Amino acid sequence: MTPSSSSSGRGEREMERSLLQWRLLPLLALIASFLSFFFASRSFQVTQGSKCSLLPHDHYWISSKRIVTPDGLISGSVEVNGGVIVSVVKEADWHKKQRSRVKVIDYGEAVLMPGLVDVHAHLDDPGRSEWEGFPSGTKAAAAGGITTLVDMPLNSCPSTVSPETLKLKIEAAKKRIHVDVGFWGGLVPDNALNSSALASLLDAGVLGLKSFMCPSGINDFPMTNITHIKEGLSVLAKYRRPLLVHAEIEKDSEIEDGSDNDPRSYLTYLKTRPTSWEAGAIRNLLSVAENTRIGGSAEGAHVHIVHLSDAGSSLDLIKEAKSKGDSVTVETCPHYLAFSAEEIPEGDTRFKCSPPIRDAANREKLWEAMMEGDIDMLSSDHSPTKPELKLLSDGNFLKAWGGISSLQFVLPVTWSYGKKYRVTLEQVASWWSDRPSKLAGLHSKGAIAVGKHADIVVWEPEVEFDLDEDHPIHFKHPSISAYLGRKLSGKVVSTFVRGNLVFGEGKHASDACGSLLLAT
Ligand SMILES: NC(=O)NC(NC(N)=O)C(=O)[O-]
Ligand SMILES: [Zn+2]
Ligand SMILES: [Zn+2]
Repeated sequence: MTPSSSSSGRGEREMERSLLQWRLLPLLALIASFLSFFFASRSFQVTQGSKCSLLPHDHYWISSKRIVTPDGLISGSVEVNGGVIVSVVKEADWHKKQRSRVKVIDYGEAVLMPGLVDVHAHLDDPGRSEWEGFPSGTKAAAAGGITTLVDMPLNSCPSTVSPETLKLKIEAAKKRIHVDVGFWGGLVPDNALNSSALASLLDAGVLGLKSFMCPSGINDFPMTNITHIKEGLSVLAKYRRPLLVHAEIEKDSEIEDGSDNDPRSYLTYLKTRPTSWEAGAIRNLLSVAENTRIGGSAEGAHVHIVHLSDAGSSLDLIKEAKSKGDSVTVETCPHYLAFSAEEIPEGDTRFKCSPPIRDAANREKLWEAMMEGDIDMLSSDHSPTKPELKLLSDGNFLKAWGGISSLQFVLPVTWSYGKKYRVTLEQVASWWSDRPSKLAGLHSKGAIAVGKHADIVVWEPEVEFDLDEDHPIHFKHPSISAYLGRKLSGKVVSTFVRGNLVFGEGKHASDACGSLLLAT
């Protein structure tokens, strides 16, 4: 019996064990499903197959010891989810629980700043893409920490002056932009006195209008007079959008006929566009800008003076208009802050632009105005052309095409030349992100703050580099850039556009996934 009983005992034990296994099965399944959920949630919401970003995550934290926020510089972390900033936390308040589930990218001492918003760039596409084009221009922007760019209505062909021509821009930009891009429309004699034509251009989505008070050099972009501008402002008032103005007005040249001024000397060119051209245009412009005051006939419209060069009477006029309550702002560009007329080499037409770069004393006053807050913001005025038109071998300043190529370098240039004046990171963010985003009505841009687009530049202000032939430059014609050969400080490490890492470690994401920014 014993053996049989023992055999039956063994059978019972086996039965018990298998019953136990069956009973354990649901528990095991529960544990298995818990584990798989845990690991899935730790897989950082991987964005499958996206080529828009060098980072395979949609939800992540970025940490740094130096984050520029509207409340000042903090050490902490920024949480990005679905392209938007969902939290900004100081280091001391950043709990383990918050970071356990998602990827953390720690940038250490590198600075996290809102991406730059460049409200003045000519990408020349469609029609003159041999000058620049959306792909190369926006790649250069991304490599330079610019996350939003507003394209000028001229130098492309045709100019952006109607809903139809805006449509051509939109078509040319689609799937070819590496950062977000909006458009200014042109205020030209053809549409300026026709309020329904202007309304249809604004309805089509331009962020505002741009006009010239002197010849633009582009045939289908003629200059406007003060009546055109006044009428334009009354339409813009209804849309609460700005008018950007190239403020120079042709007056008698200071070069007398028959004088033997050398066209290869920059000073000769300077004399052809004296400060009185800028001051004259600004005085004229401000005579109608006063309508933008509260209670004025163009209340709601705004006048923005582009690329101010003259820090003398032109700036005084602007300050006075502001003090009276006119809705007026002004930008200058890095080249006016970096260069001076005295140092421009003979025949070096890379430095030709309008208005011209003035003397070192004027540059000093421009910096003063930046530091005092009298100049509101910066823009690149990246205005390239094909090298042939710069007439580099001839060096004739009077005949060469005007415009400076700078798009990729504006951040290090601002920082490098601003050091002497003790420019702060907060000022750089104000000049390059906060103020320009407000000008363009892009309220989801311009700050590292909850609810804003995750448009972020990570950069190392202390890192120096030589802008020589070995430096990778992404805009189309590096040879015409006046910055070549300079030593700069401030290296862009990473650029995020709506949470996509579009540029990092010297590489771009393979797909161009920038968004078009159309006003509604
Ligand atoms: N047609 C242009 O691109 N003009 C530009 N040229 C410069 N700035 O030299 C400008 O913004 O005025
Ligand atoms: Zn201009
Ligand atoms: Zn321009």
